[in-house]
Amino acid sequence: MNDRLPHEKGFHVSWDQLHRDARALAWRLQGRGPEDGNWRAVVAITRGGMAPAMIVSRELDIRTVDTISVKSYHSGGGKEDMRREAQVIKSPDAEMMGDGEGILIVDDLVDTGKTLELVRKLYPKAHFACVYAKPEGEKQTDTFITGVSQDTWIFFPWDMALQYVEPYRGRD
Ligand SMILES: O=P(O)(O)OC[C@H]1O[C@H](OP(=O)(O)OP(=O)(O)O)[C@H](O)[C@@H]1O
Ligand SMILES: Nc1nc2[nH]cnc2c(=O)[nH]1
Ligand SMILES: [Mg+2]
Repeated sequence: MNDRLPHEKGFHVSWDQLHRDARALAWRLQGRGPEDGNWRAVVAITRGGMAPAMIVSRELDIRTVDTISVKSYHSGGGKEDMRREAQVIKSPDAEMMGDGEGILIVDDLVDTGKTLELVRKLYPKAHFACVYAKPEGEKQTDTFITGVSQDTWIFFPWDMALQYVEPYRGRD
């Protein structure tokens, strides 16, 4: 949702950039799992974590991939005390997950950290990996690739389209 304004800056991520950054994440995670360096499974936090999780699981040759779906919503009365809450609406396989040991949980980004905070409570021993991280939520991740300032909104390739842009001299 783009309603957590103000976001003074925009960081526009192309497919190519996302692919490079998700590969960098895989590189960083390689050999760091608890069982001889291996991870048991990759779990994507849907929906944004799915593309990065696909790339990470491909690079690390992990065939067991599951998802957890977290829905965020606003609660509270007036605009001032609006709080962002998160709720799990689809869980991964409970037997496979256990307490999260050996599981790599992947998301595209961490912002306030609410999403990861919730998932971490459920799987405290899992490893939490994000491609992008803002300062407020950074402590919720174990590994991330690129830090982005809190007042920046990250635009992902699945939310964008190529479009015509007026030449500089054509604008008023
Ligand atoms: O750190 P937080 O403040 O919790 O924000 C981070 C979460 O917000 C976005 O997902 P969103 O809930 O918008 O859903 P989506 O992945 O389906 O787009 C993003 O993909 C992260 O999962
Ligand atoms: N696309 C996108 N989703 C978010 N959810 C929380 N923060 C962000 C952000 O910066 N970009
Ligand atoms: Mg998400």
